[in-house]
Amino acid sequence: MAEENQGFFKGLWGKLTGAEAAPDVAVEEPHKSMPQAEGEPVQAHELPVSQVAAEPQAKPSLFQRLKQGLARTHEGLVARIDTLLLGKKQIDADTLEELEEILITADIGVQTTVELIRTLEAKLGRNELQDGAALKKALQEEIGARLQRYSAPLDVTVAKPFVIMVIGVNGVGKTTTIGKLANRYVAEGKKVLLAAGDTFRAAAAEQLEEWGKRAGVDVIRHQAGADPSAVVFDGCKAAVARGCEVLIVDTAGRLHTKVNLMEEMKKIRRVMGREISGAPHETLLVLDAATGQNAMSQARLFKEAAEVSGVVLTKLDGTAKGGIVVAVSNEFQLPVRFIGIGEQAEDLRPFEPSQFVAALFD
Ligand SMILES: Nc1nc2c(ncn2[C@@H]2O[C@H](COP(=O)(O)OP(=O)(O)OP(=O)(O)O)[C@@H](O)[C@H]2O)c(=O)[nH]1
Repeated sequence: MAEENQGFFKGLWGKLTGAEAAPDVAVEEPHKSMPQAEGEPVQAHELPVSQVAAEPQAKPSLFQRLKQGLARTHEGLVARIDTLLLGKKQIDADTLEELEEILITADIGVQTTVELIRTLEAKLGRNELQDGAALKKALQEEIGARLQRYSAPLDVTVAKPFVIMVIGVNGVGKTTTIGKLANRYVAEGKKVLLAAGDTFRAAAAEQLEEWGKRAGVDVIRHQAGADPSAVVFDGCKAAVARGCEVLIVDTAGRLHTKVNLMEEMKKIRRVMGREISGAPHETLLVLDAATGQNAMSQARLFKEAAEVSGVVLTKLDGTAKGGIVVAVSNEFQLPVRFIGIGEQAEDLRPFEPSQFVAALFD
C-alpha cells in the first residue's frame, strides 16, 4: 500500500473505530468459529447421568430471554437510575444533571439525552414529576416514544422476490444475521436464496454456505476476488427463476474510502434494480451494539454512502451499551428492524419498542 494511502486509510479507520492506528490489511478480522446449532436432537445416552435424571427445565419465555439478553444494559442504565432515584421525594436540577450523565454513559447518545432531559425539565416545571418514581416512569415513556417514532417491522411480502442487501463492516455479525434471517423466513414457509456478495474473503462465502446448509437454502457464490456485482446479478436471476420470496445479499464491509464504498454500493444497487424492480427493497445496516459510539460513526458513514433503510443491532446480550438502540434510531431516524441477543438462530428478534423498553426497565 502506498505510503499516502496508508495514512489516509488509517485516518478513516480511526474515524470509524476510534482506534489510534489502522491495521495494515483493510478491515479484515480474525475469523470466528460458527456457534453450535441449537435444537439438534441429543440422545439420552449422550447426556451425563445427572442431566438425564434431572427434572426438565422450563424453557424461558421469549420475553424472559429478551430480559436476560438486556441484563447488562439494565445494570448499566436502569439499576443506576434506580440508585439515583430510589425513595427520592423531590426532584431538582441536580437530579436531572446526574440522570443526564447516566444516560450519556449508557450510550443513549448526546443528542437524544439532551432531548430527553429537556422534556423532563419541562415536565418538572409543570409540576408533573412529584418524586423519583414519577421521573423514572416519565423517562421510560419518553424513551419508548422515541423508539416508536421510527419503528417499522420489515415486511418482506410487499415484493417478490423481496431483496435485502446487508451491509456493515466485518465482524459486526453480518453473516450470522443473514443466517438467522434465512432461518426465520424458511420457518415462515418462504423460499429463500442467499448471495455471497462478499467476494473479498473466501471465508465469508464459506461461512454463509454453512448457514445456508443449516437453514436448508441455496447460496449463490463465485470465486474469491470476483466482482460482487456479478454475484448479485446471478443471485437476482436465480431468485426470479426459482420463484424465491426472499433474496438476501451479503456485501463486503470494506471501507477504503467513502467514495469507493459509495461507488461499490451504487453499482450493486444498479445491477439489482435492473434485474428486479425496486430492488434492493431493504438496505439493512448491521451494527455491533457493543462498539457503542463506533457503531454511531458507522451508521453515519453508511447512511451517507448507502441509502440505509433499516438497522440490525447485534450482540446486545454481551454489552451494557444497549442504549445505542435508542441513539441510532432517534439520531439517524432509522427503524431498528431486528436485534441480536445471542448466537443462536432464534436470538435475532424483530424489534418491538414497547417490549424492548419493558424488558429493559422492568
Ligand atoms: N453474543 C452474540 N454474538 C453474536 C451476535 N451476532 C453475531 N454474533 C457473533 O459475532 C461474531 C461475528 O459474526 P459474523 O457473522 O462472523 O460477523 P460478520 O460481520 O459477518 O463478519 P465477517 O464474517 O468476519 O465478515 C460471531 O462469532 C457471531 O457468532 C449476537 O447477537 N450475540
